[in-house]
Amino acid sequence: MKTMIGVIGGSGLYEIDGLEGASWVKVRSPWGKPSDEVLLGRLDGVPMAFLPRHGRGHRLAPTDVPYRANIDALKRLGCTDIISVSACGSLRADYRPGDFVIVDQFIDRTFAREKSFFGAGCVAHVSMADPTCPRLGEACARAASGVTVHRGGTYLAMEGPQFSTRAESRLYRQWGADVIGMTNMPEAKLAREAELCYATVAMVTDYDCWHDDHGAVDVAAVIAVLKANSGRAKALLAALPAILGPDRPLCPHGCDRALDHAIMTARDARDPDLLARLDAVAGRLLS
Ligand SMILES: CSC[C@H]1O[C@H](OP(=O)(O)O)[C@H](O)[C@@H]1O
Ligand SMILES: Nc1ncnc2[nH]cnc12
Repeated sequence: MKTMIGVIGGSGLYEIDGLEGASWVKVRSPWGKPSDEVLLGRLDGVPMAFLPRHGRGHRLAPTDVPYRANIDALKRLGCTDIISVSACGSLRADYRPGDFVIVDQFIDRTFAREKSFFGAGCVAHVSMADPTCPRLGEACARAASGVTVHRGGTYLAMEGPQFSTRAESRLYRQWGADVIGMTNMPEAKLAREAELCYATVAMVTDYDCWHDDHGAVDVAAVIAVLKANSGRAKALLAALPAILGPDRPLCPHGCDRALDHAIMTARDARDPDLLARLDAVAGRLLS
C-alpha cells in the first residue's frame, strides 16, 4: 500500500508550503460539505492532502466543523494517515506555551456533534482504548525540530466555543487531563471508524485559566503563540513524508483494520442508503 498523508490544520494553520504540484480541489462527500477545498500535492515522493479544519478565513466554530465530511473526504482521496495539528491550552505547569504535545489519550466532553458514521441500519462499535496511532505519533515527534516535544498527553475535548470556567479547568486537571481543546473529538473517533491512523500534534498556546501566575486565556494570547509557532508546525509537516516513506506496511497497531470485528448488523438487516454513504469509510468490508 502507498502512503498518503492527510493533514487537518487547526487554528492558525490554513495552508502548508512547499507541496509540489499543489492545487486546491473540491471533494464531494455523502456526509455533507467538508470545511473547505483540500490542498493536494506531493513532498519527497509522498502524496499529501491538507484540509483547514475551520476553513480558510476561520469561518467555522468547533461545534460546526463537519467532522464526518472531513474524514470521509480525506479517506475518499486515499489518505492512509491523518495528522491533526491543533492549538490547545495546557493543564500542567511543565507543558509550556510554545511546546508541542504528541497526544495519546482523549476525554470527550463534547455533546453537540455527530460522532459516528454508523447508526440505524448499520451498527458498529470500534475500540477507542488507544485512540491514536503510536507509529504515526512517533514519526511526528521525530519530525519536530527546534521545539520542546512531549511524547504523550491526555487531551480533553470540550464543546466550546467559550473557554472553560476556572472550576472546570481545575476539575479537568484533577481528572488527569494534560491539555484542552475543542476539536479533536469526534475527529479521532471518526478517523478510527474510517480505519485511518490518527495522531495529534497539539501546540500549547496558553495555560487556560487555572494557573495563578498567568492570566486567563483569550484569543489574542492564543494567536500570538500560534504566529510564533506556525513555522515549526509547517517544518514538522515538511519532514514527515521522508520519515514515513512512500510504501506503507500494514499498521502494526491495527488502525487500518479497526472495523474487522466491529460491525454488528446482520447483512440482511442493513440499510442500503447508509451502506451507500459508507462506501469510502467501510467499502473494504461492506461491498
Ligand atoms: C483560537 S482558540 C480556540 C480554538 O483553537 C483550537 O482549534 P484547533 O483545535 O482547530 O486548533 C481550539 O480547539 C478551539 O477551536
Ligand atoms: N485554553 C483553551 N481551551 C480550549 N481550547 C483552546 N485552544 C487553545 N487554547 C485553548
